[in-house]
Amino acid sequence: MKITKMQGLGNDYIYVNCFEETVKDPVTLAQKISDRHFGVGSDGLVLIMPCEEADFRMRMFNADGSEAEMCGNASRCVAKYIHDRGLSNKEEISLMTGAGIKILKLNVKDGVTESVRVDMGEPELEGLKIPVNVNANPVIGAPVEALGREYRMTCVSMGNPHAVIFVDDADSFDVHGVGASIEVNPLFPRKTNVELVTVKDRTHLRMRVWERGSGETLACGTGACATLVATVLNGLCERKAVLELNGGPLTVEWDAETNHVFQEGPAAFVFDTEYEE
Ligand SMILES: N[C@@H](CCC[C@H](N)C(=O)O)C(=O)O
Repeated sequence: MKITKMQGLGNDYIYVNCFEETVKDPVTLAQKISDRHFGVGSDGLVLIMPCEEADFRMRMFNADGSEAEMCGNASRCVAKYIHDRGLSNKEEISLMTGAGIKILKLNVKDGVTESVRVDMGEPELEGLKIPVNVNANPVIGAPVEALGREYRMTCVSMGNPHAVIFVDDADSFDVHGVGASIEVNPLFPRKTNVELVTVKDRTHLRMRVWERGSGETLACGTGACATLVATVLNGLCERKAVLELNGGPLTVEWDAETNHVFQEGPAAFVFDTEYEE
């Protein structure tokens, strides 16, 4: 099977062009291929597929094989893949995801994709729809327990669930212990992604992420969007800010007029290869 590794801010996935390849069991393939010792090594698997309702369809699977509704970094990489492989010459592409249709806008200079801007749609703030078992809208400062301590979380769905926790120093925080514990907290019927965030100033946020199904990654696009929304809801930042992720900066904006969240950042090829299942 022909496969391509790509990364967006170090959030790396294996991409399969399903116009040419057939993936019978994406759950097992995601688990095997993502393994950094026995497989290729990635945060998961992304399938680029035909679609009737939009230009293309994306399905994404975390490293543990669980399917996620949406992936912000992968959506930028899919845009670059489609453009660079000539699957479409549109500079604005509609992409069907498990969280509905997203619009990808390529910023191409001299034939090179410099960045991709994604309209991530409206955030979901109603607790039971995120879903988190907290009957509030929005869910701000809700208590959650991890490793014998109580934390306060703001919950946001960008199609997938996120619990955002403000901490004094995200860099020294126990993301692995606390993240892994909150991911599977029974408050979250579909588990959750966890963002640990330090507000640097009103336009700069430091964020580390524990991703549902993949563990700590270098970046999470939906997580960055959820974090910006959560930080605005807490009155701690402007509606546009730079999120400093382990893998680099991502600009996120929550537009007051449309209520849509936009993220803009890089997408890069790593390599093409062939994989024997
Ligand atoms: N890294 C992604 C999110 C991938 C899915 C997530 N782990 C989930 O299960 O919801 C991003 O860039 O958004």
